[in-house]
Amino acid sequence: MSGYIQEDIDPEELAHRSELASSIAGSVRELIDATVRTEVGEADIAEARRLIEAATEILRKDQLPGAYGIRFNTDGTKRSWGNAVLGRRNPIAPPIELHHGAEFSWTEVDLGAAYEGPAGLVHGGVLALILDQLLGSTAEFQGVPGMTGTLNVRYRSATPLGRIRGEARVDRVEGVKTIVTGTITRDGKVTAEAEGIFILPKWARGEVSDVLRKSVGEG
Ligand SMILES: CCCCCCCCCCCC(=O)SCCNC(=O)CCNC(=O)[C@H](O)C(C)(C)COP(=O)(O)OP(=O)(O)OC[C@H]1O[C@@H](n2cnc3c(N)ncnc32)[C@H](O)[C@@H]1OP(=O)(O)O
Repeated sequence: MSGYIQEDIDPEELAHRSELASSIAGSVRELIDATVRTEVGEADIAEARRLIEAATEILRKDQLPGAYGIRFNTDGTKRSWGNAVLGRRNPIAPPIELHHGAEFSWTEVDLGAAYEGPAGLVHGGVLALILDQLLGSTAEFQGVPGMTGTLNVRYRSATPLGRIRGEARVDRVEGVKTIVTGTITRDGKVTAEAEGIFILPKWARGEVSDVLRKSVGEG
């Protein structure tokens, strides 16, 4: 499967590149929030556009031919820096960091104005996006990875914008299928519940799966 790339980088250099990636993504995330919430007038908008377009031109000086893909170091570490949920190069991604424990995985993240659906509330698709990655990464961390086959989300009550917590655990494994359950809570109250079926696809059931199983994820 293309897009899985072996790319060894010295750990010190990698840490440096990781920091650079996070810093620019953070700046662009700020820009997104500022854009959603700005009330400035036409002249300021024009000036801001000029500066943004100049910044885009600088970044375009040297670009990958396409998406970032998933990159592996020989030590087994893995980089998904373009990932839409946790990619550290990706300002579209909510600023999510996943934590994995023996029993369950979790994340806590602040969802601001850029993630709004109904007025003042988190968009349901954003919650599904976060749950998909959280549940999928939980399966992966437990050594039973797969692509999302089915994701069911039950929105029990509205989720106000602000700090949310996601939690997930592997419920059971049935052959190539891993069933993972999870929740989103806001102020200690469960607002959404999910169950996902993650399936190790045919193309990954041989040698590739050994690499995927051993790899440690990093967004
Ligand atoms: C690589 C690691 C990445 C690791 C990635 C880790 C990060 C995860 C987080 C990101 C998650 C994503 O966004 S993933 C992107 C969104 N998802 C996708 O694009 C998936 C698209 N669909 C597919 O590629 C395929 O349909 C698969 C992989 C889901 C299944 O195809 P397959 O590999 O040919 O499976 P197959 O042998 O036919 O079926 C195996 C078993 O699963 C059941 N089954 C098949 N499809 C489904 C289904 N949609 N929902 C429920 N169950 C299903 C079958 O009945 C069978 O059950 P039985 O007879 O054995 O009982």
